Amino acid sequence: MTRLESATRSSVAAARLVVVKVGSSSLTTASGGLDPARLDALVDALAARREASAVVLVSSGAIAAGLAPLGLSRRPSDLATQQAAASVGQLALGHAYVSSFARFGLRVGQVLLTADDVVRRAHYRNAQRTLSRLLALGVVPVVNENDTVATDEIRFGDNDRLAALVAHLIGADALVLLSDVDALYDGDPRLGAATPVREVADAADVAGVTAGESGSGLGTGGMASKLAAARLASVAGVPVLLASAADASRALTAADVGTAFAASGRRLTARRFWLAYAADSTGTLTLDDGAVAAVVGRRRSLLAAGITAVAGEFHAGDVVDLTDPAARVVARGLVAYDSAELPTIIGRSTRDLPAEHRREVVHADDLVALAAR
Ligand SMILES: Nc1ncnc2c1ncn2[C@@H]1O[C@H](COP(=O)(O)OP(=O)(O)O)[C@@H](O)[C@H]1O
Ligand SMILES: N[C@@H](CCC(=O)OP(=O)(O)O)C(=O)O
Repeated sequence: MTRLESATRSSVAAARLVVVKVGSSSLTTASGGLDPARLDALVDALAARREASAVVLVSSGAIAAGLAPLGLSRRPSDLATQQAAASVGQLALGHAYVSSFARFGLRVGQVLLTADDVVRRAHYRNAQRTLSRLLALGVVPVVNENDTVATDEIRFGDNDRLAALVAHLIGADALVLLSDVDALYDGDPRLGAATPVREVADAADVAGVTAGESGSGLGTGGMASKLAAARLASVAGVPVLLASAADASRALTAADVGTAFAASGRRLTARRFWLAYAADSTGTLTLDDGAVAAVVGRRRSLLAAGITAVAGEFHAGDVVDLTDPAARVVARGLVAYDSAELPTIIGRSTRDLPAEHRREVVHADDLVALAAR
C-alpha cells in the first residue's frame, strides 16, 4: 500500500490535545458484550499517544456493557431499558477503563454529558472547566453521554456528534473517530464493492458518498453520523481522522491509515461555536435578500426592517435561526426582543420605530453566519 501522507494527517499526528472517540462496535464481542481484550488494545494505543500529547477519550459502549449483566441478548429498543442497561454498563465500562489505564499508571475521570450541558451556556462553561482541570491534573477524561437521564428529546443520540462538540469545547487540535470500518467508503462496504475515500478536503469530496446506518446493531449513528461529526469538527477548525479501532496505534501515531478530513473552517471562539452548533434555537426570523447580504456578507447587525416573518416563541437573549427567503438557515444569533414584541416592528425602518424599539434585533456581536454549513 502506498503510504498515506497529507498536511491533515501530519496535523493529527502532531496535535497537542487530541479527542479520540471509540464506538460500541469496537469494544464488544461478536455476541455483544464488552470485550476486555479489545478495550485493552485500545488503551495500549491511547497510553502510547499520551506520552506525546494530552488525550480525551469519548467512549460509547455503556449499553453494550450492560447487556450481559442484565441477561439481555441484544440492544433493547425501548428507551427505559436502554437507560437501565447504560446505568449498569457505564459502571462496568468505567471499571474496565480504570483497570486498563492503571497498567500504565494512568488515572481516568468519568465525564457524563447530556445535550443540555453543551446547550446551556453555564453548563458548557462548567464542562469546559472540569475537562481542563482533569487534563491539568494529568487525568485521562473518559466522556460518554449521560444516557440514564437523557430523554428522547435531548439525547445527542450519537457519540460522534458529542465527540465533535467536546473537541471544540476543549480546544482540541484533532479528533480521531475509531470505528469497526477502516475508512470512509463511497458506499456502504457491507452492500458490495466500495472504494475508500482517503482525503476529504471539502464537501465535494464526499458528494458521491452513500453513508449507511450502523452495521453492528449496537452502535447508533452509522457512517452518516460520523460524516456529520467530521463536518462539524472541520468547520470548527479541527482536523479529523476516521480509522478502524484495530488500527488505533497507527491512527494515533503516524495517522497514516483511514480517512483524513481537513479542517476547513477558521477556528470559532467557544462562544460563537456554541451559538452556531450547540445551542438549541427557539425561533426563526425570515430575512429579505438585503438583510441576508448585510448579515452574512457584511457581518452587520440585523435590523427590524429586513425581517419578513417571525416564528416560534422566544425571549430576549434566546437563540434564533435566521433564514433566507427560501427558508435556508443562513445564520444564528441571540435575539434582543421577545417574540411577542416583533410582529409590530418587523419590516419597519429604524427611524419610524418608537425609541424603545430602535435597537438591533440581533446585534452583530451576537450573530454567526452559517453560509459554510
Ligand atoms: N459509506 C460508508 N463507508 C464506511 N462505512 C459505512 C458506510 N456506510 C455505512 N457504513 C457502516 O457504518 C458502520 C460504522 O458505524 P457504527 O456501527 O455506528 O460504528 P460505531 O459503533 O463505531 O459508532 C460500518 O461498520 C459500516 O458497515
Ligand atoms: N451512549 C451510548 C452510545 C451511543 C453511540 O453513539 O454509540 P456508537 O454509535 O457505538 O458510538 C452508550 O454508551 O451505549
